[in-house]
Amino acid sequence: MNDVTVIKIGGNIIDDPVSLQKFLHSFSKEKGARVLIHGGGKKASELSRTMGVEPRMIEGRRITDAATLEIVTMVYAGLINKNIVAQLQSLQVNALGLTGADLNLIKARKRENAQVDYGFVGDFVTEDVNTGQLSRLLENGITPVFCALTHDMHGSLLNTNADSLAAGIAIALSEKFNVHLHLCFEKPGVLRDAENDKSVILQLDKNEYLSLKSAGKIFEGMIPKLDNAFKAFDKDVDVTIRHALNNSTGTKLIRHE
Ligand SMILES: Nc1ncnc2c1ncn2[C@@H]1O[C@H](COP(=O)(O)OP(=O)(O)O)[C@@H](O)[C@H]1O
Ligand SMILES: CC(=O)N[C@@H](CCC(=O)OP(=O)(O)O)C(=O)O
Repeated sequence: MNDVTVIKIGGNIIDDPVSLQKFLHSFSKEKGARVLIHGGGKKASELSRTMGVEPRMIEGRRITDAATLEIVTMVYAGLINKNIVAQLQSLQVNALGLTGADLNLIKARKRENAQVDYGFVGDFVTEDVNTGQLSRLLENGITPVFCALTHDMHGSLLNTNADSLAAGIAIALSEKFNVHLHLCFEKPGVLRDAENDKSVILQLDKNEYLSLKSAGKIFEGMIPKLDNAFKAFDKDVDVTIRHALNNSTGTKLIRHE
């Protein structure tokens, strides 16, 4: 079985042009087939405010009304995605910028939640990923670059959290490939003390995650990130959570001994 590396980068790296360029340079040197998924929530919130639409987040998920969907489409599928693709092309990576609507690669369903109306936010399952098309792109030496948008097959784009998208793509590809998922951000990994960059947990199992979470040591965006990470790990994806600019260390998910 061939290897595929699925890498996700978050908003803090995307927002810093020097870090982004360094990350893309090291991404261009990775061997073998790769898929890049990018977020951009920070930039979307900034633009939203300048357009007079106050961003609303619940448990790390953006409430996406019609105006917000327009903004995230401009920011994720346009500004960020096309700039990343252009930079990768300059590094001789044959990148193709995508939403889930392109080639019907990822269809999703609008999230139904009795308590909260998330608006145009989509969730998907493994069968919703067009693994055949995605594999063909990889087999043709193309590097897919996904932004955090899926579609509902009725003509609407849906906003999908980038960590969920990365884990979902990794799980779908794991049926055909040996998949390595790297969730990259601006810290060196999952930290025992979020204020201390030297406290990286090199190996994390589910029990330790749950106890650090109940002790309040893991919080905010790290909770949905790790929930997604363990979902992929449970499907035999090799998962690392690491700094975007350091691919030699980070937190590896492991099974409980
Ligand atoms: N134990 C922890 N270790 C590292 N980061 C943590 C931890 N607990 C909470 N965090 C927070 O989670 C954030 C990462 O989640 P998020 O902002 O959603 O990432 P992304 O940049 O990928 O969007 C970190 O910037 C940090 O503030
Ligand atoms: C539904 C939902 O919350 N979608 C996310 C998608 C972008 C994202 O995940 O960006 P980061 O990885 O940079 O946080 C949002 O709009 O913020």
